[in-house]
Amino acid sequence: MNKENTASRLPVISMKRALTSSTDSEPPPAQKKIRKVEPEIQKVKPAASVAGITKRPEAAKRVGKCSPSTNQKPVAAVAKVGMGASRRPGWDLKGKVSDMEVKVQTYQSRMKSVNQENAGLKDSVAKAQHRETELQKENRQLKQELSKCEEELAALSTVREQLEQVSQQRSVLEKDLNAVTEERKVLLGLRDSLELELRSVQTQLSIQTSALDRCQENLHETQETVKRLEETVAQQSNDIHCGEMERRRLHNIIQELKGNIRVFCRVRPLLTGNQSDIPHIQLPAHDDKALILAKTEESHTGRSGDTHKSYNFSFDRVFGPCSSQKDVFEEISLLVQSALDGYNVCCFAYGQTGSGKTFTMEGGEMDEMHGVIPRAVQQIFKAAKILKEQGWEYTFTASFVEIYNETLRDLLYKGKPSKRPEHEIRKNPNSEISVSNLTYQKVVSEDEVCNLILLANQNRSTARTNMNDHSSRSHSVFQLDIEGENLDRDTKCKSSLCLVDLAGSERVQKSQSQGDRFKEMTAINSSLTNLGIVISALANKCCISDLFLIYFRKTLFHISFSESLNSLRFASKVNDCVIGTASANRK
Ligand SMILES: Nc1ncnc2c1ncn2[C@@H]1O[C@H](COP(=O)(O)OP(=O)(O)OP(=O)(O)O)[C@@H](O)[C@H]1O
Repeated sequence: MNKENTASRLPVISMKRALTSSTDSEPPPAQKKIRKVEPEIQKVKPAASVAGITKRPEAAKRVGKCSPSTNQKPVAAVAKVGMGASRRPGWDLKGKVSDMEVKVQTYQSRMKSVNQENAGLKDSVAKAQHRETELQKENRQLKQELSKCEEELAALSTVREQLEQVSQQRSVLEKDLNAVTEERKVLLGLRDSLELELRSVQTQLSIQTSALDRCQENLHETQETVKRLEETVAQQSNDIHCGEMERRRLHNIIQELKGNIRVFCRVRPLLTGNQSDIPHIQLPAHDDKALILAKTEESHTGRSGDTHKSYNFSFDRVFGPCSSQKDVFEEISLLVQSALDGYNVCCFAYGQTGSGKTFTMEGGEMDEMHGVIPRAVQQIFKAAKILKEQGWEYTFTASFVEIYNETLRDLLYKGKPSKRPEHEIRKNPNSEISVSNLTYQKVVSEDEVCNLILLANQNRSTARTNMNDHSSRSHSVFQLDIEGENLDRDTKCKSSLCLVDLAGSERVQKSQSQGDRFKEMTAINSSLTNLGIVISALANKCCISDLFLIYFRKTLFHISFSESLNSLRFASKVNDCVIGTASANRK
């Protein structure tokens, strides 16, 4: 089948069919007619067969013309053979046989050549088939290779993409590399400069290290020195403390030697007129402790001349009319220091009304006019600040009370006047005196105390008298309780500074007081008399250290000579009192 099919596809094969059909034993009727045109065919067929071997397409065309499907030309050929056969008479059988034999031989040779050709063609077909097989095989291989190539190509396209990516990456990396290279150059430059710097720093470091070593040595030496100095400071602190305690002790001895009761006399200047026009008082030029009160009395009989009477007084200190607030306080300040050292101190201002007691104790608003109380407060807070450096912590409590008509009044009271409480003087088991319902105000600064003094002044009873427009009709007592503690030394001290502005003493007869004023004056004089008695009693018992400041008034001397004389006598009496040794309130 294959062979036939294969052969049938070739142009040669179609010619073979033509030949095969002509060699059939029983040729179709048409073939009998074709025998007559065989000479023509003989001429044509070899040419066709040659052409069929060498030029198959042309041969195929020609053979196609001779194929049974084309009946036109064989008809023409029959006509020619008929014409040749017609040359032999019908009877010339021999000739016809001879022609037939020739024809057979021709056909045989032709058949032989066709067979050969057929064999050649078969061989060619076989070869072609073989070739085809090979080609098919080769084709398959090529297809396989092609598919492989396609696969490879596909793979290669991926690879190409990857390659492109890699190429892009490469270009990016190249850029990065360039940048890094540039950066590296910069860094290398930087490194070089840093290395230079490092070397210089290392040099400096070595210098600093050696300096540090020296510093450490110095530090060690300094620490040793500091340690020694700290020991010295501790020792000196101890010495200071001992010195402070010794100073207190010696200060107190001095105060005791000066007298536990000390009396100063201050002569008030004339409020008007010539200051030198004070004939009644003589102050010896070189004796600041003496005062002479002189009076010329007319002779009662008229027979003798005027009688000159003089009274000599001597006090711890006499301040003339020109003395300042500062001069007075210089003497008082020693006693204020004693209060800070733990000794109770009391300072009275005694004198007839208008003699300048309030002026001396409180003074005016100007700094230089400040009296004893503000100056004492200032000194105390200043000293407390200095003592703080030595480990002393102080607390201060102020109270301000007045005694009016023998009744106690709280001068620091801030409530309604109608609700003023009553007060009593009490003594606790430790013999400490206190006043019930009294305001005891803790104070931490000088200003606070000054404000309390202002409040007290507003509360203080003042009344008009014909002796002094703003005469204080009561005794006022400012008290500052002082408590000191030195925790490092486990030492405490407690004391009180009492500054008293007594009400003015005066004679009923001279002051012409009446009514309430008379009642006030009686109470005042009574209390002052009692004060003298108390002082005398204390002197006799020899048990307390209080200090008294006595004043008298000179201005109205011409009408109150006897008052001044009384004050000076009272002062002298007090001055003569000797009270036993004071003891500090220490724990
Ligand atoms: N040393 C002085 N220098 C100047 N003026 C003074 C001096 N002493 C007192 N004065 C003035 O004298 C007047 C009376 O003084 P002050 O009020 O202090 O007297 P006082 O003794 O307190 O009177 P009283 O007992 O009536 O209260 C006041 O105007 C006061 O300023």
